[in-house]
Amino acid sequence: MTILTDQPHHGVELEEKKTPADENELMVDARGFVVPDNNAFGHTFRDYDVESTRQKSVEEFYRINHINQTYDFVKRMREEYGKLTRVEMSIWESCELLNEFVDESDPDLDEPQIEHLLQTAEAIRKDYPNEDWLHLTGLIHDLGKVLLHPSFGQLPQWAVVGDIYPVGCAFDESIVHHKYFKENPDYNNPAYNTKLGVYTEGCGLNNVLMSWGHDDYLYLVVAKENKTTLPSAGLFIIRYHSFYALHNAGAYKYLMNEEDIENLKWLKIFNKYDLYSKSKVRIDVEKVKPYYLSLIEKVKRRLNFEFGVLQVTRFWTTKEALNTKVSIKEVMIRFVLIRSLNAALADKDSHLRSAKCFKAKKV
Ligand SMILES: O[C@H]1[C@H](O)[C@@H](O)[C@H](O)[C@@H](O)[C@H]1O
Ligand SMILES: [Fe+2]
Ligand SMILES: [Fe+2]
Repeated sequence: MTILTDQPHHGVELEEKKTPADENELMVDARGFVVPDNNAFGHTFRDYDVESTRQKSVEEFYRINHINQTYDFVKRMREEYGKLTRVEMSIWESCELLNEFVDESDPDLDEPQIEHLLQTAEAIRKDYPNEDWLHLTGLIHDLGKVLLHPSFGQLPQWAVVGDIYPVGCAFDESIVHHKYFKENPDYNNPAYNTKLGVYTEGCGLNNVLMSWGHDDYLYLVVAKENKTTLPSAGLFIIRYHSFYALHNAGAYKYLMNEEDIENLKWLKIFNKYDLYSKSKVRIDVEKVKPYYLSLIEKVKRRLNFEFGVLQVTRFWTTKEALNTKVSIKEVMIRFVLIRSLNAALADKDSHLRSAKCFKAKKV
């Protein structure tokens, strides 16, 4: 797929580079990012059935996830976490917070999550050097996993990571380890177990409740509290990058509206870097840190210029909102980048410009 832009000043051609894979590692050379044949364990990517050191624990993760992600649960979590306040943290601090977590749902990677953030962003940079909004999207896309940390309520893995899917309508068979939905109370609820369930055809994904986790949480942080001007495609990537049933298997398309269809093109591009950059080859954090800090600084300066003050993003945190008892843990975290990013993207001369400016078309 080739995506052409009709942005007059830039005229950039965004081309998805399909280089044949020849090595099982993150190749970052002049050829751009090379998709490896196998994951770090020598298996094909996203093979949930192949016998491997992670197979059993990943399956157990999805068993618990599928039983517990009900329509009511998601509603409750969204309401609680959607309050968004109390915690302040810089973007880099948030990345470092993820240093201690390994994603239990992931058959392809058992490295700390900060590695994954940088691997994703660096892989994007190789193929799209000028699209710094996409580098930033890569850097922050999984930051919602801070929900695993005590400061954010220490939610269990099943309520934070893994693929996501709509609740309130039938669970599509393409969802990983679909069989475990049989134990989900919604599975036998006639209000929620039909093709459309509580939704209408073409209602738009924005009106669809997705299983609760890091995607929607970060979306709420970015979009709600910050009234972000992050490109619609960037927000869409943050919010639906784990929705493999849609972007990989093509399920649930009938829930999408026009804007979703447009944004899905960017999500598919992003997915290549999110998935295939997973590797045992570690990124030299100290080496790449200056680039990302300079990006942060760049947008900070813009912010200060525009608003005169440094604004912050806030997270609400709940201690344990899994049952009806919700206690709120109050911690302040400065999360400056997203605010800054908003300002930068609002600036029409910024080259952290909106992907909305691009008209994507297939050629
Ligand atoms: O196991 C992974 C992981 O949790 C990712 O962060 C998510 O985006 C993927 O959808 C999922 O397969
Ligand atoms: Fe993710
Ligand atoms: Fe990711």
